[in-house]
Amino acid sequence: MATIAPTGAGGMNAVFMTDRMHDAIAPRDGGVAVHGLTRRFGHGPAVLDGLDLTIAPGEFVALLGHSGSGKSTLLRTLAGLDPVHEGTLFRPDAVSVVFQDGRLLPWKRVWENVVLGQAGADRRDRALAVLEEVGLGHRVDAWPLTLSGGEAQRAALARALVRRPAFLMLDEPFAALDALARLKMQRLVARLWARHACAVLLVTHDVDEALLLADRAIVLDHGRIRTDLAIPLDRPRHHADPGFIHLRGVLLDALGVHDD
Ligand SMILES: Nc1ncnc2c1ncn2[C@@H]1O[C@H](COP(=O)(O)OP(=O)(O)OP(=O)(O)O)[C@@H](O)[C@H]1O
Repeated sequence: MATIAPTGAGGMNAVFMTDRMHDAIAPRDGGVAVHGLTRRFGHGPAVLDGLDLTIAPGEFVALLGHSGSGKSTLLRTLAGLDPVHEGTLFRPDAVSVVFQDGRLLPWKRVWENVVLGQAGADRRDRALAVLEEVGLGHRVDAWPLTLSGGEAQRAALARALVRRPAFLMLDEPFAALDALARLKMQRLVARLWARHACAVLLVTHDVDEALLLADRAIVLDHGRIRTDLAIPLDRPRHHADPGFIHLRGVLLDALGVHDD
């Protein structure tokens, strides 16, 4: 039985605690800690099965796994969009999520989407600043339906960043983009992460994307962590580096993908 209880200190919340909660598993400010997280839908099998995971403040973690392995369920739970039934979850108060489709409101201009739900006379200025940062300074007053797929994802990133998240979750944000737009977005995310110093959890099906961006790659399998792989490569990274090629092989093996 999970209960809700804030820990108070430094803006960290024990979002959900069980009676078995220990202070020792609470991360420092800006980090994430999950312990024994289990999620079922109805009477079905566990989609998340006693999952343990920590993400350090400022760490970039890629989350991989086959379709149905529980990636989106984990992300929704970390975002507070899906209830915790069993287990404990610590995360910062300031979290933002970017979904695959961006989810902009078509009846609001781009800048209004970015600061949706935010108060203050400087709302537009704040939107302008972050839209500049993601390379959308020229589309501030545009309507979302006139944006390209890449531009819409930049706007969604801007909306996430304007909230100054300590923890940013990205659910396959580049999946629907063409190869060039995808490459540009990957570079943008790498730059933004370096500048904002937030922890990032990136759900992706793309092994190379994980290796280009992340400090660690986690492979989920039937709601459990099958592989937790450090990626100790210098940045910027290159597909042709021997270390990159080696880790690609390790990750593909973990995903059960083999050369024929
Ligand atoms: N609201 C729900 N009701 C019932 N079952 C659900 C619900 N949400 C997810 N599931 C089931 O949980 C399992 C994990 O789904 P989830 O979307 O987390 O997987 P995923 O790894 O993100 O997959 P994909 O890579 O295809 O997005 C699937 O079997 C899915 O059918």
